Amino acid sequence: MTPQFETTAGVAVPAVTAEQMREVDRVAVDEIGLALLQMMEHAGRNLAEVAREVADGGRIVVLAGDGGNGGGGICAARHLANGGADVTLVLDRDADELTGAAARQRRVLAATDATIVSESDVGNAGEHLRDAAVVVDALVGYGLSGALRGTAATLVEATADAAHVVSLDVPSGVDATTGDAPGVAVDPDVSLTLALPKTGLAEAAVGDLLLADIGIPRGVYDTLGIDYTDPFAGARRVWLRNRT
Ligand SMILES: NC(=O)C1=CN([C@@H]2O[C@H](COP(=O)(O)OP(=O)(O)OC[C@H]3O[C@@H](n4cnc5c(N)ncnc54)[C@H](O)[C@@H]3O)[C@@H](O)[C@H]2O)[C@H](O)CC1
Ligand SMILES: [K+]
Repeated sequence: MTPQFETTAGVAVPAVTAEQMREVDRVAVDEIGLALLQMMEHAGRNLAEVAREVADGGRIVVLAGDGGNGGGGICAARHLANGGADVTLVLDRDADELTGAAARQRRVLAATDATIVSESDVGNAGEHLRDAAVVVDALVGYGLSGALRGTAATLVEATADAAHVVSLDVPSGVDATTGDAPGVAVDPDVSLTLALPKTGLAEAAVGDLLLADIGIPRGVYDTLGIDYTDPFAGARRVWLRNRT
C-alpha cells in the first residue's frame, strides 16, 4: 500500500515515487506554465528559514550539486547571505561545470557575501564543515542514480561529524522511491521535502520531516489523478508524520 503521511492537524498527505514527482514537475512546467525557478525560489526560501532556525546564529555550510536539488540549496545560500548569516557554499564540482538552474543560482549568489568553495578547492571536506552550526544537504534529491560517487560521496561522509544536518527534499544518497541507500547517505536531523513527500521517506532515516509549499496549484495534482487536500492552510511549511 502507498505510504501516507499526515500533518499535525491530521490532514492526509499522499506520498509519491520519484517518477510521479517528475510527472508533477513536468505537468507544472509544460502544461500549467509554472517556471522551475519559481518553484525553486520557494524551496530555497523555505530551506533558508529552516537552516537559520537550526543554526541559531552560527555558521552555515551549504553542500550543493548540479541538479534541481543543488539549485535549491544555492538559492537558500543567497537568502541566508542576504539575511546576514555566515554562509559557505561547497560545490561537488567546479563552478564552471554547473549547468541550468544551478548555474543561474550560483551566478546570482556571487553578488552576495557568501563564500563559495568549488570542488577543486574542497581539499579536506571535514575542514569546511568543522565549525558549522548546521550543514545544509542539497547535493542530490530524487535524481539519485546508484550509489553516491566522487566528491558528493566524500562530502556526505563528512556530514557524519556535523552538529546538525538539514536535507533538502530527500537525504542525499537515499533513493526517493524505496528509501534504500545503495552507498553512503546523509543521516539528517531534519528533512525538508518539497510539494509532496516521497515514498522512500517513510522507510529511510530522515529525521523530523517538514513539507514545504513551493506554489504548485491543485490543477497539477488533479491532472495526474493525485488525491490532494491542501495541507498548508496558508503556512509555508508543515510537519509530517507517518500515517500508515
Ligand atoms: N516539484 C519539486 O519537487 C521540485 C523539485 N526540485 C528539486 O529538484 C530535485 C530533482 O532535480 P534533478 O535535477 O532531477 O535531480 P537531483 O538534483 O536530485 O540530482 C541530479 C544531480 O545529482 C547528481 N547525481 C545523481 N546520482 C549521483 C550519484 N550516484 N553520485 C553522485 N552524484 C549523483 C547528478 O550528477 C546531478 O548533478 C528535487 O529533489 C528537488 O530538490 C526543484 O528545484 C523544484 C521543483
Ligand atoms: K538532498
